[in-house]
Amino acid sequence: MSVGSVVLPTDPGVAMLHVEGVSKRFGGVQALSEVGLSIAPGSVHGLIGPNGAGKTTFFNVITGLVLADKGRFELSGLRYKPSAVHKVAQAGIARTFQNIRLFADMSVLDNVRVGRHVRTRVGWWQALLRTRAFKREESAIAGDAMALLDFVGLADQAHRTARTLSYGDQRRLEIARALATEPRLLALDEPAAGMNATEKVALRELIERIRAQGRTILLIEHDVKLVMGLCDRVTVLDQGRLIAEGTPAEVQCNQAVIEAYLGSAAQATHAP
Ligand SMILES: Nc1ncnc2c1ncn2[C@@H]1O[C@H](COP(=O)(O)OP(=O)(O)OP(=O)(O)O)[C@@H](O)[C@H]1O
Repeated sequence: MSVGSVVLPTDPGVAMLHVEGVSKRFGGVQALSEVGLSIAPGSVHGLIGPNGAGKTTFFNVITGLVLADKGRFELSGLRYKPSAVHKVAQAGIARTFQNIRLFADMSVLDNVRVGRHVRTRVGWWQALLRTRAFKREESAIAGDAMALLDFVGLADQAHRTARTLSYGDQRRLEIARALATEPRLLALDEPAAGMNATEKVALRELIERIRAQGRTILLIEHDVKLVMGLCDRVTVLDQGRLIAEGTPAEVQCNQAVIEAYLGSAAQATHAP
C-alpha cells in the first residue's frame, strides 16, 4: 500500500497526463473545443476559468464519466481510452467531485475500503467461499484504509457515518477514498469549496503531502490564493477553449485571462 510509501518515479521527460484535441458538445453548447494540456509528473497543475468554462467537463472526460467527441489521451506516455470510470481508475487516475459523492450511510472507514477494492486481487469466488486469501486481503484492506484515514487526519472518525462529518471532513474523506485506488494522477474538483479558512490551510498542507509522495495532482479551484500558492503550472479555459497556460505568475497577468474573468464578472453584474 502506498499510504506511507512513495509512488515509483516516472521519467520526468514524459508527461503524467498528456491530452490533445479534446472536444465535447452538449446539444448546442460546445463545452470543450480542441483542448490540450500536459502535466509534468509530480507537479500540481491548476485548471481554472470562469463559470461554464468547461473545467468539470474536462475532468469528466479524462476520468471516463463523459465520453469525448474526439481527443487523444496518454497517461505516462501510454495511450488510454477514457471510456469507463473503473478502467480509468485501474489505469491510475482518481478524482473527487465538486458535489461530494460519498456513500453517506456507510461508515467513514467503509467509504475508503470501497475505494481500495479497485486494487484487490482475489476473485469473486474466493469472496464467496471466504477463502484464507480473501480474509487476508480483507484484513489488509482494513489496515490500509485506516492508515489512509490517519494520513488525511480522520482516523478518530473512522466509525462514524459519513453523512455526520463536517463538510470539510467529507471533502477529506473523498480524497482518502480517491487515494485508496493508488492513483498516479489525483484530480480534485474544487476541494476547498465550502471550507473555512482553517480547513483550507489544512487542505493545502494535505495536498502538499500528497505531492511529496510523488503523485501528480490536477486541481480545479476557484480560490485564487490556493491555486497560486499550490500550483506549479495553470491552464485557463474560457467558453470551452484553452486561453492560457503557464506559471501562476504568468497567467495572473495574461491579458486574455484578465478579460475572461472581467467579462464573466460584468455578465454577473448585468444578470437580471
Ligand atoms: N450534461 C450536460 N448537458 C448539457 N450541457 C452541459 C452538461 N454539462 C455541462 N454542460 C454545459 O457545458 C458548459 C461547460 O460546463 P462545465 O460544468 O464543464 O463548466 P465549469 O467550468 O466546470 O463551470 P463551473 O465553474 O460553474 O463549475 C456549460 O455551458 C454547461 O452548461
